[in-house]
Amino acid sequence: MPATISASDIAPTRYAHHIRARGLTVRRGRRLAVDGVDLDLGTGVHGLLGPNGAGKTTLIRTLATVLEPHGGELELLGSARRGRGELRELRRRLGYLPQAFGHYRRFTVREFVEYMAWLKDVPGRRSADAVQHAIDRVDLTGRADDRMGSLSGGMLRRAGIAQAIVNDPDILLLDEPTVGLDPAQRLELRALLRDIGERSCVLVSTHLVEDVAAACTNVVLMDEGGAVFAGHVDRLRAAGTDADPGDSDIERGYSAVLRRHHEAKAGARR
Ligand SMILES: Nc1ncnc2c1ncn2[C@@H]1O[C@H](COP(=O)(O)OP(=O)(O)OP(=O)(O)O)[C@@H](O)[C@H]1O
Repeated sequence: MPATISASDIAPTRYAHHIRARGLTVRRGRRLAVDGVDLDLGTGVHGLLGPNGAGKTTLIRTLATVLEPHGGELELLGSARRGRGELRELRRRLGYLPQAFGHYRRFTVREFVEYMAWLKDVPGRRSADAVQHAIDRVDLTGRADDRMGSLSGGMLRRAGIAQAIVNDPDILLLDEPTVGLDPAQRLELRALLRDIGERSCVLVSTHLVEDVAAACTNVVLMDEGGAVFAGHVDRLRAAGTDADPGDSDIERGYSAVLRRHHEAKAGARR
């Protein structure tokens, strides 16, 4: 059967970057959890790294349109407008896996992914195929008709990834997707992300630097609400010295960027 080409496949791309931010700030409680972030993220797999409390989840939730920016500019898929109609259109083209996602335990995996496909307006005639494809891609084919409540933690996470990719999103946002996955599934997920990153913008928050080394082309490193590094993985690898803590080039690069950021801040205070 010939592949179906949708209107969006042949529509001209009207933006240089899928995600563009300038001086983005997001308030959580009394603090700015995201504080003046600039981003230009296009097609590819981008790792989002940073210590606890750096602002990764807040940034991802803002890009997922769950949180409102407090200041600065944010363009998603070329649009900065946030009317109800625009938000609905944008959310159709986003995939988002939150750190903790809600689900009905009595839904089967298939019902859960179908429900999310319906929320994202995947056309009814395409929905069954899209759902099956998403379930296959996360290797849950054999558990598709099992209830969500009967899945292990790692399987649940994979069901969460299936719902995030069911609409074939242009921007895919994954908050700690590898938590609870066994080594074989982590390898599968990395391959899946690389595949999706061929034509979409994938942003993956993780504490596992080795996941970034294996799956990502670019890295955004956050600290204290700011993006203290954004660039190719090789640039982060090259940033470290033998004196920086870490078991690999990329871990030493991570430590070095944070160290220099803290030194620069301490210097500025003196
Ligand atoms: N609902 C909230 N109310 C008040 N402060 C919050 C809230 N959510 C997050 N924060 C604060 O915002 C800052 C950034 O938190 P965030 O969860 O975005 O960091 P993170 O980099 O994802 O951390 P982790 O690696 O621990 O998941 C932290 O100081 C946190 O305490």
